[in-house]
Amino acid sequence: MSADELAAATEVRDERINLNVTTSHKTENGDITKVSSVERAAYAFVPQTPIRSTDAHLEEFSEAMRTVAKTLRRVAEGKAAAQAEAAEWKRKYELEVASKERKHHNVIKGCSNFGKDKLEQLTSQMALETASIDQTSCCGNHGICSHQILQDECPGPNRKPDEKMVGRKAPFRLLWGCDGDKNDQHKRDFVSFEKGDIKTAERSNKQILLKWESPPQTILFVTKPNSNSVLALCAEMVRWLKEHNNMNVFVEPRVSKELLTEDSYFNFVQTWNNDQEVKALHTKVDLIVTLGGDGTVLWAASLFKGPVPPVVAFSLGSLGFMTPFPSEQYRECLGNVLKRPFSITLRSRLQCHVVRDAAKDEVETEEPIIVLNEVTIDRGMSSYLTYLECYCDSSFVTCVQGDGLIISTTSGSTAYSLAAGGSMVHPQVPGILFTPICPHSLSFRPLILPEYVTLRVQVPFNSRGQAWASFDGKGRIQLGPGDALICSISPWPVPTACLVDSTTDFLRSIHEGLHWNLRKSQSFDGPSA
Ligand SMILES: NC(=O)c1ccc[n+]([C@@H]2O[C@H](COP(=O)([O-])OP(=O)(O)OC[C@H]3O[C@@H](n4cnc5c(N)ncnc54)[C@H](O)[C@@H]3O)[C@@H](O)[C@H]2O)c1
Ligand SMILES: Nc1ncnc2c1ncn2[C@@H]1O[C@H](COP(=O)(O)OP(=O)(O)OP(=O)(O)O)[C@@H](O)[C@H]1O
Repeated sequence: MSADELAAATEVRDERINLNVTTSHKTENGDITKVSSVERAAYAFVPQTPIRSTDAHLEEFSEAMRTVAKTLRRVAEGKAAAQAEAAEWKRKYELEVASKERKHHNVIKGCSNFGKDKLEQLTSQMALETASIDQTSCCGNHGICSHQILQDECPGPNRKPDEKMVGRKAPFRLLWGCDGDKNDQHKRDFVSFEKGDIKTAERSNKQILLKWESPPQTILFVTKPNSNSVLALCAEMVRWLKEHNNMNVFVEPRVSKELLTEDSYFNFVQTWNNDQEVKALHTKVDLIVTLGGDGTVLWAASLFKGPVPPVVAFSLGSLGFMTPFPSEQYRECLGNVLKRPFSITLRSRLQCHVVRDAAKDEVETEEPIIVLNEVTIDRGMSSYLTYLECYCDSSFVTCVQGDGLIISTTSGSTAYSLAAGGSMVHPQVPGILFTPICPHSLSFRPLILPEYVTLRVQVPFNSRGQAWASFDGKGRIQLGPGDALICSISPWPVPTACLVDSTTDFLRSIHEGLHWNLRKSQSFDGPSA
């Protein structure tokens, strides 16, 4: 076939395609007859194949249209789901705002019984309090905000002025401990932009000090179980705090029973009966005292999913990395903490959510699981390697093939992560440790990621075995293929009181507790001749 004949045939075929498309609507018009003759002429030139391929082309086209329709349907469904989710978040937000407004209104209403003067006084006091948490007048004045939730409840009309109020908390301020007023380095921005040049602020000692603004009144004791010496010390300390400082004391239900069995004197000691009361503890307790080892500090922290009162940890365990206070000197130590400003370490925690494959992207529990040390994802009883896909925000990090993975806080860096080869990190360094457990790879080094990222560890569908997550060494949860664990830093750190300051305590612990880099010094026999 010549080039001209082929062009003519193609033209005829193209026309036929157009007609084929329209014929179903215009079967009776004159054009069809006219085109049929053209078709007849065309059949003389064009072999059957191109026409068949035209049909194939149409099939392809309609297949493509079906795909487009399917995609559009999916997009519409996704949009509807996103709108529903946005509406739900908006509803939650509005409920939150409404509840805050209601609370504010109730405070003013509750106090209106005192008359107009009292109300005005309260309103101006609230204005003052709001001003005091303003960045410039509170934080800017060398402090970290701590006021808002610490205000006393409005006294009821029948309450005697000196009567102890349940739920009253002692307000405190957190101050940078960098030479106090003499030094204003802490006031500067971390990064400045002077004459177009980026400059980081000079670093100085940013030890945080806690200063009570009125004396603390309520102490919670958390004690290591099954130890007579711990129980005896707890009883002695409770007695001392009541008799010398007239403190309110909370203990765990188990300890309350044990103290009452010992002596009915301990009738004044308070405890809780259900989870709701545990949740409200942070509104009543000024200070937590732990008696035990690191496990007891972890246990105390686990009672507080939200804000945590300052923790004073007395050492009654064997290692005591996070328990700097010597229990034999409890009078002196507690006397100082109750009356004077003291250094604290703000220990960040991780909040973890389990997302089941079956539940799509819904988290398993609304409340996160909070850890002070680490969350571990390991192979549990399985004899297969764990196979875990890890993402940091939306970036792929790596696949872990080995015994598992530890996602640790900096406080936990000296615990399990250390045993798996992770670095020891000062607890005030903002970061998240990513430490593999026995990776089957020669090149898998531990990582330290910034504290603002969200990590997602997923068991892929082609994983041979299950994985198990455990939280501060407790509460194992099974993760099947498609399930994921999501971790980020919790907004609620654990403020632990320091014996000296954050750095001195940390170094003392790695020296005395872990015997870090202990080696006999080389002998020196004098300079060689
Ligand atoms: N191979 C290991 O080293 C290993 C294995 C499992 C669990 N752990 C750790 O045990 C912790 C639970 O502690 P526990 O007391 O309930 O269990 P536990 O009684 O088994 O004690 C574990 C040991 O870890 C020490 N420890 C705990 N937290 C520490 C920290 N932040 N820094 C330094 N040492 C610390 C404790 O003093 C104790 O000696 C877990 O969070 C995990 O970090 C370690
Ligand atoms: N108040 C508590 N209620 C229940 N369990 C607790 C409580 N305090 C501690 N535990 C648990 O008791 C165990 C031992 O506690 P802890 O680690 O404090 O003592 P230790 O083992 O003697 O000290 P160290 O960890 O320094 O060796 C831990 O597993 C911890 O989780």
